[in-house]
Amino acid sequence: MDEFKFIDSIKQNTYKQPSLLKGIGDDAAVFRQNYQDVVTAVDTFVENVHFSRKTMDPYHIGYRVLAANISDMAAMGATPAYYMISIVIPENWSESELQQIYQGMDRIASTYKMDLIGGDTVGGSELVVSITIIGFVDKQKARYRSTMQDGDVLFVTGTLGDAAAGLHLLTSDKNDLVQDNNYLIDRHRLPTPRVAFAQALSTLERVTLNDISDGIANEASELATASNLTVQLYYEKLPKHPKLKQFSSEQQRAFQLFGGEDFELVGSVPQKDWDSVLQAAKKTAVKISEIGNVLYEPNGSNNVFLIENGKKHVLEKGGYTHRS
Ligand SMILES: Nc1ncnc2c1ncn2[C@@H]1O[C@H](COP(=O)(O)OP(=O)(O)O)[C@@H](O)[C@H]1O
Ligand SMILES: Cc1ncc(C[n+]2csc(CCOP(=O)(O)OP(=O)(O)O)c2C)c(N)n1
Ligand SMILES: [Mg+2]
Ligand SMILES: [Mg+2]
Ligand SMILES: [Mg+2]
Repeated sequence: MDEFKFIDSIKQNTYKQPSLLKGIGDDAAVFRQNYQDVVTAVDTFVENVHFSRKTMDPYHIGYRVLAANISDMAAMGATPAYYMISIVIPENWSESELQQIYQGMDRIASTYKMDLIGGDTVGGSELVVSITIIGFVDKQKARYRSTMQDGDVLFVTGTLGDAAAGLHLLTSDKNDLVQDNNYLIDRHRLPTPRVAFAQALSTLERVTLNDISDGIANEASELATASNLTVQLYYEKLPKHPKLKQFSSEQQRAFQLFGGEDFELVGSVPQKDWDSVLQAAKKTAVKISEIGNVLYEPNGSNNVFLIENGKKHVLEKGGYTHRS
């Protein structure tokens, strides 16, 4: 199938978003926006960096790359609406494998009523999928990393370390363990972005949010730096799924602090709004945990401290760094 037939095969027949004027089929897409702010991000997925054929089926690749982008919309408090795909296709990927990638994306796009409105197709030596996502948020309601304040409650959704544990199992040679751990594997392959929870916070005046793609140590550091404040985390308060307890305590610690790819949300609110956060979590059936607090320290700004066994120390960023 040539490039043009391929594009035709992945083109939607109908669109769901009412603001779309032109989708696939011209030089660019057009949508009309009157009252809300437009929120956009791009995330790229590269074979043997973000996935390998051993860790993901083509369906999972599509699902997860779009999930990662939707998670950035959740972290902004936005509602995802459109996406554009740029794909580099190597010779050795079959037609059916490519269709499965698109089926994975289509699955999660349908959940959020998102439309595919364009992209680009080229040949190359490694599979690369890059997605540009576009969403909307009510004016004054985008959630920035820079808005934390002294005295805020620090919270996180879901449980931490699951996706890293799943990846660890998928890259080990213990096939029997993989079968016993569908939960952890699915957390790696089919993550759930916390869009509904972030939207349920929309009535609150001030909420700071960041999504966990690179591990809580790194994401908390991004929040501390952007807000020019200190973040204090309690190790014992980090939410842990029972399935994580099969690993050594060192492994659990590494997965939870530095693992990443859980696509949970970490954030902060003023103490007075903590009850509303609990209610939003309940309403959207999301687990929520208070894991620390935000403070102003004249000499400790931009730092993350971890309190572990009653002892406080600076938490290094850790996480995954490209091109160090
Ligand atoms: N190559 C690049 N060119 C321009 N902006 C970039 C580039 N890479 C990252 N950014 C920007 O830097 C910021 C942080 O990016 P990143 O760490 O990838 O965020 P996230 O973890 O939420 O995906 C974002 O505003 C992103 O748009
Ligand atoms: C085969 C394989 N090896 C390693 C990883 C782990 N990994 C790759 S990238 C990454 C961090 C997140 O990726 P990045 O591109 O930094 O996402 P962003 O922060 O931009 O959302 C992690 C933990 C993986 N998912 N798959
Ligand atoms: Mg990114
Ligand atoms: Mg992000
Ligand atoms: Mg990153």
